[in-house]
Amino acid sequence: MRTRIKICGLTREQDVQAVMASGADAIGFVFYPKSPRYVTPERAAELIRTVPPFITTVGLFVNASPEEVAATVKIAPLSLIQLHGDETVAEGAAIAAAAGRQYMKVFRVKPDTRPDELLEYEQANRAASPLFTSLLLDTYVDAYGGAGKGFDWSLVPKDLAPRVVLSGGLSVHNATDAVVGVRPYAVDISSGVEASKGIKDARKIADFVTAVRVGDATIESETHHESAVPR
Ligand SMILES: O=C(O)c1ccccc1NCC(=O)[C@H](O)[C@H](O)COP(=O)(O)O
Repeated sequence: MRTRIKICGLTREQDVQAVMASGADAIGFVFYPKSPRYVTPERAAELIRTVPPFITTVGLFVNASPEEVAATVKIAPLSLIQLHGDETVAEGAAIAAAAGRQYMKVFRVKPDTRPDELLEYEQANRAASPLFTSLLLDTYVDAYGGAGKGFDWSLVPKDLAPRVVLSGGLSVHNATDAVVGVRPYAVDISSGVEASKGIKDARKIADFVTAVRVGDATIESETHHESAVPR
């Protein structure tokens, strides 16, 4: 299956166009005021006007209230929300219900995270709301996200991988290995395709997408090879 690709932290029209040209599936807007990639809901709405159909527009929030998220989606027509803070399982469900949107919940992976913690956390979120879609795995850092730091992918359980969005320190250099090694549903990148914080680089975006597709093709050829071997 084709790995879905989200490019996060867009602030400029030309970057939205670069993502569309690359064939990626989703774009993300950061509504966390302390982020260098922060956009207002009004600015996100302007950028979303330039997005063609069938592209997922994602709003990233950190510890925002249900009211703030609901007010944001009234201004910016987001397809999906990403809760990237310390929202509890119940708070995540309440935020999504208030906004009337499906959501992803981040799990910020630490070196001592246990694989079964990830599975349990996914199950708890899934049980809490029909609007929950997937876990997004990022690396734990003191500040919140977009830090370009990776985590130990071997912590991702094999049976969870096809449902997760893998992020944290991805780049053109490790994207193929991430896809082949983890086999996630999707990958998410921000700093790895930037010229500077909040400013994307069209060449890096295109190269990242190509590296993900090389991973997909590798899996495809391995699968064909395995099924062609006589038993
Ligand atoms: O991008 C930010 O500034 C940001 C701020 C607060 C929370 C999360 C943030 N970004 C997260 C992402 O952009 C992605 O979902 C993902 O973690 C990718 O990050 P990166 O390691 O930079 O590729």
